[in-house]
Amino acid sequence: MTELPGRRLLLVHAHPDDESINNGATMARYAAEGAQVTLVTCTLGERGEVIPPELAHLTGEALGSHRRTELAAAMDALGVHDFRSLGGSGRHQDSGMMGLPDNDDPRCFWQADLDEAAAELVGVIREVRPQVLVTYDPDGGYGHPDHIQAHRVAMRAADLAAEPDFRPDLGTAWTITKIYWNRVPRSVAEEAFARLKDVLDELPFPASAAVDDVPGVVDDTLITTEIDGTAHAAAKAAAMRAHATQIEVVEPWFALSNQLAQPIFLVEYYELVRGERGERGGAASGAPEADLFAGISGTSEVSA
Ligand SMILES: CC(=O)N[C@H]1[C@@H](O[C@@H]2[C@H](O)[C@H](O)[C@@H](O)[C@H](O)[C@H]2O)O[C@H](CO)[C@@H](O)[C@@H]1O
Ligand SMILES: [Zn+2]
Repeated sequence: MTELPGRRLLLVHAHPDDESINNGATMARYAAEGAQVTLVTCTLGERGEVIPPELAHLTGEALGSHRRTELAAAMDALGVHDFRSLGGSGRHQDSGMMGLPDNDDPRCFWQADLDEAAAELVGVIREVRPQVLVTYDPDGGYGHPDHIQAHRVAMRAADLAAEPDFRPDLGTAWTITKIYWNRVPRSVAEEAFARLKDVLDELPFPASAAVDDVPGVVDDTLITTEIDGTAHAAAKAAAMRAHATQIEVVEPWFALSNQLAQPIFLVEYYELVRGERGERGGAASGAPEADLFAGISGTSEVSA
């Protein structure tokens, strides 16, 4: 077996753009530190709206193909070299927003069989052997069917990958040590939107989003981990800009096709939902972790 990098991080997302919005600074930081960063994206975003008028003709599989090129450019900006489509490119299609007839398309991710889709991810988990998995909370951050399904598939695959009797043809069983959900502490979101309010009339966006429009906003007490990606601000902004069909960036703000301004977070927040916290300043400190690999033996940066 070839020598694997000491630290291996797996992220599971629904569409091209989610990874940069939610975890761009984290991905850039760990890639820069020499960790292996693997992204699995579950759809190609074939049902997305398109911002630039000159690209408005792109729909369906043509849009999906274009968004895959946007994803490749975003990964280049973040220094991430391992990025994959769940089950292969185009295997699961974008399901559209919750409640739309699109959700009933048999080709869409929302209609995928959970265990079949999870088995596709088990193969990646047993190959990459990540110590850390990052995905969405059960609501997918904001209730989009592909986000909800990405959560379900990621959590199910983490369980199945650890079972030696499950599909040995997919590789040797592997247990992921720590699992995190993407979160934003409410106090941080409120403070950022207060700053946005002061400058909104200087921005090209007609209105501001609301705090609760931000996926994964929760009470501060649920936050276990803060990853400071301030040093990677330019990389995150470049990655978000690469998703030009979906995102407009006017640093340190951005807007999706709904034209509602929202903040770019350079400290990215997480809730540890499986595994033990590695405490910064010792167990008594109660301070949030500052490293997703904290407390995992053999993964300190020095040993990477
Ligand atoms: C960030 C994200 O998950 N984007 C999804 C989402 O796109 C939104 C959707 O088109 C909505 O109608 C717009 O108002 C909003 O501005 C968009 O961000 O859903 C798309 C369709 O499933 C998906 O392709 C896109 O990646
Ligand atoms: Zn998405």
